Amino acid sequence: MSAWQLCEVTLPFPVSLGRVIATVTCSGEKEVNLAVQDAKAAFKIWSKKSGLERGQILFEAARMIRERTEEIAIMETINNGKSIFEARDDIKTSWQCLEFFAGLAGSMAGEHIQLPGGSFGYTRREPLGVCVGIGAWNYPFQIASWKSAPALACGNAMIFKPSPFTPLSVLLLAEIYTEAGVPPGLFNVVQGGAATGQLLCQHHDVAKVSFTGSVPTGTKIIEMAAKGIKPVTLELGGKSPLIIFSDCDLENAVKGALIANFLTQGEVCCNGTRVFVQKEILDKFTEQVVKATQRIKIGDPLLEDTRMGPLINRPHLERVLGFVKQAKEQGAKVLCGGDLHVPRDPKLKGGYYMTPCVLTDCKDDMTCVKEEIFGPVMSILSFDTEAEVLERANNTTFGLASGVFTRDVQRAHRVAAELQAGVCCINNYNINPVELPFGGYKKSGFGRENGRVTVECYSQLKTVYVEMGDVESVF
Ligand SMILES: NC(=O)C1=CN([C@@H]2O[C@H](COP(=O)(O)OP(=O)(O)OC[C@H]3O[C@@H](n4cnc5c(N)ncnc54)[C@H](O)[C@@H]3O)[C@@H](O)[C@H]2O)C=CC1
Ligand SMILES: NCCCC(=O)O
Repeated sequence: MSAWQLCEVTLPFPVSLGRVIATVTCSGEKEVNLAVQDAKAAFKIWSKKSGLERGQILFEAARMIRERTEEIAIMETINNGKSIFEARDDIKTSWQCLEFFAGLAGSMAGEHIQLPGGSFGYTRREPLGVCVGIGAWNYPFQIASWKSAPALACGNAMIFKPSPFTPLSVLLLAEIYTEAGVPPGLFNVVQGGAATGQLLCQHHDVAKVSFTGSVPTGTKIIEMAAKGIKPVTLELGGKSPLIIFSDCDLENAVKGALIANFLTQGEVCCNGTRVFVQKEILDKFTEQVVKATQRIKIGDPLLEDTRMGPLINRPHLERVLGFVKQAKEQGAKVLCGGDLHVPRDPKLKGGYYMTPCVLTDCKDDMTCVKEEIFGPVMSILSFDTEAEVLERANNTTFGLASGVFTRDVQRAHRVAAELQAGVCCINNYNINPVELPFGGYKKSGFGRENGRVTVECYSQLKTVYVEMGDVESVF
């Protein structure tokens, strides 16, 4: 039995259309202990398998996710409110991640080092044990996949706690792993909020925590992990710069700016929300961005042509609208959107909708430019020179992502090298293929997801020394 099925507290979870879609049970101490106990037992079996054997099961799970894409995407849309169009893409990057790490599983290896006198050493890449994944609500299925695929490929067990706002889709992932052949308890889901998360982080049999969420919660996670000397991966927030030089392909830059701001209702950690535009093209760029933003189809997220659904919940909607209000008070100009949106369709009336917003006349010290809004709000800032924009772009405590649009290839790479961020996209934005590492600099966190390097975040290295001669006595 999965720990999520055991009941201690019952909470209703309203979703973004204002209706309760499910009631799940929060896991308390008893359930967390059970989940850890099951995970430890499963780890014993799983960690003894060869990488190739683990990879075969992960390939099978990837195949099943791919086959069930539509069902999972519908569940994700109901879970989160994002458009079905986007949810399908999230499911795609999820099975791709499983395939990527399934492919790597068989080739995880240490090295052999020759030493004097014929002695030698070698290293073994070993799993950590029971890992915990804690997720945010914006990419529920994808976050669970991006954490569990490398964890399982490396031979670990994982207990995953989704956000209480999006408890559902990860259950399908647990079902699929089980059907694909992982030992019972190897991937277990516990439900709940901060209290359940704390129980997991503080559990003495938990070897690692991988967290996606806000900076304040990330800070608490490190504090708890520090007490147990546990490694952590932190994927936190951002306020990323997107720099648009006057020599860019304008049409691509406009499309890039929209992708950088309005996917998943703007609730994306790596969004390029500070859009720096070189003065020569500011008016033209702004005009085209506003036109394109006004064309975004808001509505029922399950409809094929919808591109923007409701925000996650009422308090978050109010928070985002509050940022727009404050921006106006501080002197920014709203060129479009930023208002509560009530769809005509009566069944959507309770939804937490707002119109996508473009702000101009923004200054670097305004709240909308400094703080993560996590909603569909783009702030446009103008600049003159490369040196100036680099200094302003880097003047933030965050460092998750960045982007640059230019036709000058030398400038593109020079700017990418200078930007203080874990990711830089040249002439596109929010492209995060699973082959490439994803993660932040500065307060946006540390550790990486995806890419080969993530194997290091879910394994530890053992050094073995082999003596081929006699022991030389020093006594
Ligand atoms: N860098 C990245 O990859 C991403 C970062 N984020 C960031 O996440 C934030 C929005 O997501 P939220 O779910 O509101 O973040 P949050 O930090 O409130 O919650 C994230 C998760 O942590 C759990 N949690 C809360 N308090 C906890 C505690 N004391 N101990 C253990 N677990 C605890 C929550 O239940 C949830 O599952 C934004 O700041 C955003 O930038 C979101 C998605 C991706
Ligand atoms: N697919 C984008 C990942 C970024 C995020 O989790 O917010």
